[in-house]
Amino acid sequence: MASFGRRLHAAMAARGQFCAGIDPHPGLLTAWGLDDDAAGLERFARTAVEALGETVALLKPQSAFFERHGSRGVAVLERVIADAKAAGALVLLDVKRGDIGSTMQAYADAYCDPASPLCADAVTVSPYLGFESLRPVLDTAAVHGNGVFVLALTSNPEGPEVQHATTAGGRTVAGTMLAHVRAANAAALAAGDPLGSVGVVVGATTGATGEDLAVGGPLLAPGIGAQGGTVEDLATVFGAALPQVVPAASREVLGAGPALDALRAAAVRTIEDVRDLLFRASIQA
Ligand SMILES: O=c1ccn([C@@H]2O[C@H](COP(=O)(O)O)[C@@H](O)[C@H]2O)c(=O)[nH]1
Repeated sequence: MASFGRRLHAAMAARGQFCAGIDPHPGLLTAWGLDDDAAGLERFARTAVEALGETVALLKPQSAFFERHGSRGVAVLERVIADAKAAGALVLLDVKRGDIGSTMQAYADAYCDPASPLCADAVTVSPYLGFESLRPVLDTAAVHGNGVFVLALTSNPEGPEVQHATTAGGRTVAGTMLAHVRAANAAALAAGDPLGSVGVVVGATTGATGEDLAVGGPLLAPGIGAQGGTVEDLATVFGAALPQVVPAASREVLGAGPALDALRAAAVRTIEDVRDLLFRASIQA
């Protein structure tokens, strides 16, 4: 299996730079005329995959909205992962796990080992128990050609309290995580991969970060739409790193449903806006 970085690079070239989130909020289920139960969840999530799976580079189911329906919800999540892969999208499971290293191995077995029905193409993790606590996930993902996205500068307004803090080494906490990710991608880039398999999460809402975002891997940028971020904001946040950015939106796209063509059109609009931004940035450079 080619590395996640290689596969994502090819998917972004073929389908554009966009990640559609699958976040079955109770309010969205209601808006789609569905009940807030496991059957409604299944209908919602499978409709989203049918509408978007053949169009977007990356689909990002948010695990929490499946877990809130208990074991039946997790079974739906397993089905979503399988169906999204079959439709040709890469799947990023948004679970933001972070724990001591020995427990991280169990999370790695769950999310990064193809023997598990919850194995996606990539998974989100939180490094705030220390970057090296993520080692089991990083190593297991690498063995199986999977990817990992590490939280760096999140899109929520509470993030800076932790992420902008200065460490004893003089870097910010976020800058420290970015440096770890840069180091984690160095060997893959030296071996000729166009993109490393370890990405970071940097919100589209953060404004200019003052950090070096050239980490060699993909930059997931949630916060477009419902959280107030725009495609135009990406130029300010990412600057020269724009070609590595995968903007993400969930409610902004899902709110257009449940009609398949309306969901697809909402995603395609963002993909085209991002393509236009990249074109304008390339001629200014
Ligand atoms: O910094 C972060 C990291 C992850 N997220 C997740 O992305 C989606 C955003 O949903 P919207 O409806 O587009 O606001 C959601 O699953 C978050 O958990 C994030 O928003 N910010």
